[in-house]
Amino acid sequence: MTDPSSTSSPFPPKLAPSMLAGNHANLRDGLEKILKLPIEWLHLDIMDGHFVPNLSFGPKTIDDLRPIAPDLFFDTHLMLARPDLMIDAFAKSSDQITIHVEPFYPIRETLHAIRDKGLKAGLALNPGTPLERALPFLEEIDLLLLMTVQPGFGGQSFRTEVLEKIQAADQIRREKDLPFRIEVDGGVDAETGPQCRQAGADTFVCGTAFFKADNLEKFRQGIEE
Ligand SMILES: O=C(CO)[C@@H](O)[C@H](O)COP(=O)(O)O
Repeated sequence: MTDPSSTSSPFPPKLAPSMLAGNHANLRDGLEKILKLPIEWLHLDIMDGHFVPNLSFGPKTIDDLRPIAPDLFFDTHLMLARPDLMIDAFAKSSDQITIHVEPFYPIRETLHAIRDKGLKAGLALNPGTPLERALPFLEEIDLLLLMTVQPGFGGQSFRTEVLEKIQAADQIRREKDLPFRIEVDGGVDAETGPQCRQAGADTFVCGTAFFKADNLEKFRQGIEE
């Protein structure tokens, strides 16, 4: 059993349910389940069919969800080959926008563009991308997203090898005293979430496990408390 008090993150843990795992013909229903609980974050996965081999939803969907949940922190994850071209479109209804380090585009300028709009900026790494790729940007981000599955689809198995990367990121965060959250995303559930927390993560995206849970409040407590 993991001892949550041993985590070294300076941030309180946050569960970020992923709308990707909700019923896309009735996203309001999924959102209302979340709104019944003391949950503060909502994760919104945006896919372009290029950077990842799948499509999800676009800015209008997020704009339409916003009035239903005006107080939730909208954590928008852009899995796009050219996220720099879509910041304006997603800024209106997001509180944070996370972009990937892997595609070729002006990463630093895009992080600045996100912050210039008054939003928090995140940077994401695929499971196989070394942490070193993020190092030049750590002073310019509010969140480091370490994917624990290959992005594109919900319902995949958690990749335990990413735990070492979480520990390494947490160590760098402490050594440099940098105030970025460490978020994990993919296959996160009641068992793997505490393992990530033990490694130093503080922000937990849960799609499949959240929406499948028999008791959502118990699930939330298992991740956040
Ligand atoms: O970004 C992604 C998938 O690319 C994730 O946010 C998934 O939606 C996580 O889903 P589960 O693994 O929890 O089902």
